[in-house]
Amino acid sequence: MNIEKIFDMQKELDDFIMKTQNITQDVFREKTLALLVELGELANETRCFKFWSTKGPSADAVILEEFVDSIHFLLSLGIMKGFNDLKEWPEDQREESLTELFLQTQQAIIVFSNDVTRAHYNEIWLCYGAIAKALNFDAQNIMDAYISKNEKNYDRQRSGY
Ligand SMILES: O=c1ccn([C@H]2C[C@H](O)[C@@H](COP(=O)(O)O)O2)c(=O)[nH]1
Repeated sequence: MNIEKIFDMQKELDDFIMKTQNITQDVFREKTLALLVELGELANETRCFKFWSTKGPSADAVILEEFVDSIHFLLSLGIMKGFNDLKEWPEDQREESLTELFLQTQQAIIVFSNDVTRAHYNEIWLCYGAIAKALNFDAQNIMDAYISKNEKNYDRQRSGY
């Protein structure tokens, strides 16, 4: 997976959104909250924590789209801080349940928001690597879904989202 390519695509999309929406202020905190929200939406589609329900997870395509929404904001946060030198999709050997992985990821985002360092940023990537593995998404699935959602995000901006 060419992570450099999606960092570049994200930078272009972010610039386009800032211009289209006339945003001049720093939106780092907003994007941090957006990432937490997207993580929750992803967890919700997997339904991994819904012990009170017999209904299964959403279709893989729905879960993958939520996954790459998170990836958009994760890339974007890295770009804002110059932490955009990740080269490979992060492989992580963690074997915890999805529920534990979501809790760890939420924690990693909060730690990063309180102390914006490259190490804390990379830890979030490792968490998403572990979630991808638990969901059986490989680097190519993620790349394809990212590109498709990136295009959709341009269309939404152009049609007055
Ligand atoms: O500066 C931004 C703002 C939004 N998005 C993208 C990421 C997600 O794919 C999508 C989230 O939009 P909602 O569906 O949550 O409105 O927007 C960006 O890439 N950069």
